[in-house]
Order: sequence, then structure tokens, then C-alpha cells
Amino acid sequence: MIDFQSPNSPLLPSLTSAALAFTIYSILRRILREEPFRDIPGPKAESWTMGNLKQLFNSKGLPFHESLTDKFGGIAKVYGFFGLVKVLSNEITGSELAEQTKENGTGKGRRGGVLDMSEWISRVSLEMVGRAILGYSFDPLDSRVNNPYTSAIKELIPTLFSFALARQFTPFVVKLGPAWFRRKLVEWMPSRRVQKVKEISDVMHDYAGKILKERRDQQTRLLADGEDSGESGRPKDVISMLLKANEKAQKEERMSDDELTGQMTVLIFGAQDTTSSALSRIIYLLSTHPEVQEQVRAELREAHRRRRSQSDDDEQENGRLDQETIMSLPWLDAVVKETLRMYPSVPFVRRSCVKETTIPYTPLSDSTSDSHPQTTSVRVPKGTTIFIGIQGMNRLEEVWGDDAKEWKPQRWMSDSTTDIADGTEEERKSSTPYKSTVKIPAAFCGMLSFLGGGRACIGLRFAMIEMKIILATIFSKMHFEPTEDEIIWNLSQIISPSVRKGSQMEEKGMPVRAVLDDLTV
Ligand code: HEM
Repeated sequence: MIDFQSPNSPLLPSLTSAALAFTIYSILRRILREEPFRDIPGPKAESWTMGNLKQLFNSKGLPFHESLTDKFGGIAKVYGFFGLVKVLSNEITGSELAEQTKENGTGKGRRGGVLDMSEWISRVSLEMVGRAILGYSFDPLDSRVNNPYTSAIKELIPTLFSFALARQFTPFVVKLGPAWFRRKLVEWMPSRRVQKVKEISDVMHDYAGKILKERRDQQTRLLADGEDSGESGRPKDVISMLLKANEKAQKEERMSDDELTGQMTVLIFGAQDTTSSALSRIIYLLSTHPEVQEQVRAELREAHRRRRSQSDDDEQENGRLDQETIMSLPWLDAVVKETLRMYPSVPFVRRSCVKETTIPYTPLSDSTSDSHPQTTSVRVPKGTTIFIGIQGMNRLEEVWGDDAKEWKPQRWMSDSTTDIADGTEEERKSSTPYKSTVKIPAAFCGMLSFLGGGRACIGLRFAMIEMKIILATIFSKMHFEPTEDEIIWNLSQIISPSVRKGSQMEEKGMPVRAVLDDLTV
């Protein structure tokens, strides 16, 4: 009998060679299946071995993604390893206030300073999702030291993205023997980046296990104290609810601890970087568009004035607007939607085609494109890798009009758009400011920022509420101005900002000048 768990198992070499054989077979199979995309235009392969993959997975790759939509339209052919054919669909795409007191021309002094807002936003959003999803405080905001989980979660995506090319082999590597063997393989790998990912994933796994235990103990305590009977005593975080549902579920439907910790990590990941990327971009855009920022602050000023006039217990409300008021502010809504449209936090996603299909295709008749106008559909064989160009789709002129590539929140100010909180699900999904004949199967307002279909973002509503609350809170207390720094937006699956420090140097972060300007009193 073969012992699968033993490191000396004779199965290992056979598994390794079988996996390699499978990899080579798959590569050859795909090379031979190039033919259906013969007539699809696209950029030339940059290199014979890497195709276009280095351009696709490059932190400075946004212009390449943008050029795909501009030059080739809805579908562009890009090359993978060894000239493998892949189809790319339309990319496609603090510090405490460093004190400055200045005269601002009105004779009044002003207090402000330069803050790295991306750092702060990232901490705020992790704290929010930590509490809402896990019932856990990772990183009290007044702490100067990052929790190891916070650092791990921030490092993971950029580190993984830095070897995105090698990760194309993941589907084959995960089939290599049992988990302990794959772990050994990883430990033996002489790559600093692979070791870093291993360390990050160990920290995340250990923390998730620790938090799960805390939630479980809390539930046992509440049950024992009889506090679980009423709504008020019940923990509201997602994991506590999941644990409770798990206990009530039939034995065969229950999630194992590994599945539960997996869910925790997916939720935190899905929620944190995406939201903080969008929030950083919004703050930056408002700092560089003072006229739009003034509109947002004017409606906040008015909302606070109404709150003060209606409330007789200001102390208790502590200058805060309620959720309903925040969600109904039209300029805030327009700014969030327009930023998600123009600058989606996740500009593209990857999918594998599991069943052969044919998709409609209208080539560009533009003279700069080498497209073949007679082609109207393209056959996509099973196994083809597809990149869904979220950003490219969000900027289609057919859907958004001639000014599709401009950031214009005012496009959302018309009556024809439906707020997320209003209207039917169908109205909400398809509501774009333009009466377009092109229907995008999107989960949100005709844009793909939260994707669409069965695997669309499950945190859409959470994200909208969270972002608006954070923005309303911050912009009620201060306004922002740009600094002289050049901000660069990097593609590492999720977009994040950095600052140019000389011709060859960049540093993570997004400095903006914050000026205290309280609207709540
Ligand atoms: C601005 C904020 C957000 C954006 C732009 C965003 C965008 C996306 C996108 C594009 C996907 C599809 C990814 C793929 O399939 O490759 C996704 C999936 C997902 N998102 Fe979000 N997301 C945001 C916030 C959130 C929040 C706050 C949560 C949790 C509370 C969340 C949880 C998830 C989960 C669990 C998935 C996987 C769904 C599945 O595969 O079935 N997201 N999100």
C-alpha cells in the first residue's frame, strides 16, 4: 500500500513527472489550438518566450492595458508563454498633522499639514473590515506600530504580483501531490519572494486561527451567560454569524476550521485593499478638483446644519451624520460612482474558459488597428485564459458617451440614474447616465468594477456604505489640497499609489495636504 503522507513515498517522483508531463501536454495542446484567434488583432508579442505577459503583469503596465482598448477595441489577442494564445477582452484594461499655520488671504490662520492618506485609509479600512467581518480590532488607529497581520495583508498582493508570470503555472503546481509535499517544495525553493509569500501566508493563517478561537470562545461564554437570547447581546460580525450557522447546520454541511479560516482571509482580502485603493483615489481626485470637493463639502455643510437644527442631543451624536443622510448625498454618491467607473480598484480579472463557446465580436474599423472587419464572432476553446478588462469596459464610449475617458462626477447628477439604495435590483444594475444600446452584464450601475454574474463582488453594498461613511467623516472635518509630489498609480492586481522620489526611485504612499476645516460645529 502506498503511504501518501510519507516524504519517502515512491509516489513522489511519479507524481512530479506526471505533473510535468501534464504541464507540457497542456502547453502543446494550447499552442496547437491557436487557430480560432487567427483573425483577432492584438499587439505583437514582446518576447518569444514571454509573449505579452511581462507587459500585462507589470506595475507600470496601465498604459499597455489602456492601449489594448484604444487600439484593438472589444477583444484583443495577447500572447502568453511560448506564444500561447490567450484572449484578452477589452482592457482592456500623518502622521499627526505636521503643523503649518499660514495666512490664507482672509486674515484667518489655517491648520494643516501633509499626510500620507493612502497609509491612513488603508489602516482605517482594515480596522473597519476587521471589526465588521471578524469582530476583531487589528490596528487601533492611535497605535504607531502595525499589527503583523496588517503588514502581511498589505505585502501579499504586491509580492504575489511581482511573480505573476510564474504563477501562471499555479493550476498545475496545486496538483503536485499532497499538501505537505507542496509545502516542502515551497520551503526548498531558493527564491526570496517565494519565501516571503510563505511567511506572509503563515502569519495570516495563524492569526485567522487565533481569531476563530476567540470568536468561538466568546460564543460559548455568551451561551453560558444566557446573553445570546436577544438581538442586542449577539455579536454582529460575519464570522460569529457564520460560526453560529455552522453549528446549526447538518453535520455534512458544516465548514471545517480550515474552510472557516479560508473564508476569513478571502473576506478580509476582498474587502480591504479594494476599498482603500478606491478611497485613496477619491481623496486624490478631490484634492486635484477643488470645485468638485467644494460641492461635496457644501452638501455636507448643509447636512450638518440640518442635523444641528433637528437634534436636541448633540453630545450623544458627536457631530455625526446618520447612515441614511450620508447615503442620500448626491455629490458624494456621484464622486464614488465616477471614481469606481474611471479607476476601478481591480482593473482586470482572469478567467479560464471551462466550456468551448462562441462570443460576438465587432472589430474596430479604425485605421490604426490591423483588425479584420468581416469577423463577427470568435470561437473560444475550452482552457483558454481570458482577461476581462474591467477598466476598458468601464470607459467604453458606446456606453458612457464621448467624454467616457474623463472623470466627471456630474454625469451622475441627472435624474435618470438610480441610487444604490433605491429602485429595483434590475434598475440598479443597469442604471447608467447614458441611454446606451450596449448592455453590460454588470452588478452595479452598468460598470464592471464589482464584476457581474455569479462571481460578482459580494461586498458591493458593504463597500458603498463603508466608503461613503469614511469620506463623509473625513471631509466633514478637513479639506485636501495636492502637494508638489508626483503620484504614480501602480498595477499590482489592485491599484495602489506611490510617490516619485527622483528619476529611478519611488516610495509607497500618497501625500496630500490636509487642512482642518470643521463643518460639524
Ligand atoms: C471598492 C471596493 C470593492 C471593489 C472594487 C471590489 C471588486 C471586486 C471584484 C472585481 C471582484 C471579482 C474578483 C474576481 O472574481 O477575480 C470581487 C470579488 C469579491 N469581493 Fe469585492 N470589491 C470591493 C469590496 C469588497 C468588500 C468590502 C468585500 C467584503 C465585505 C468584498 C468581498 C468580495 C468577495 C468575497 C469576492 C469573491 C466573490 C466570489 O468569488 O464569489 N469586496 N470584488
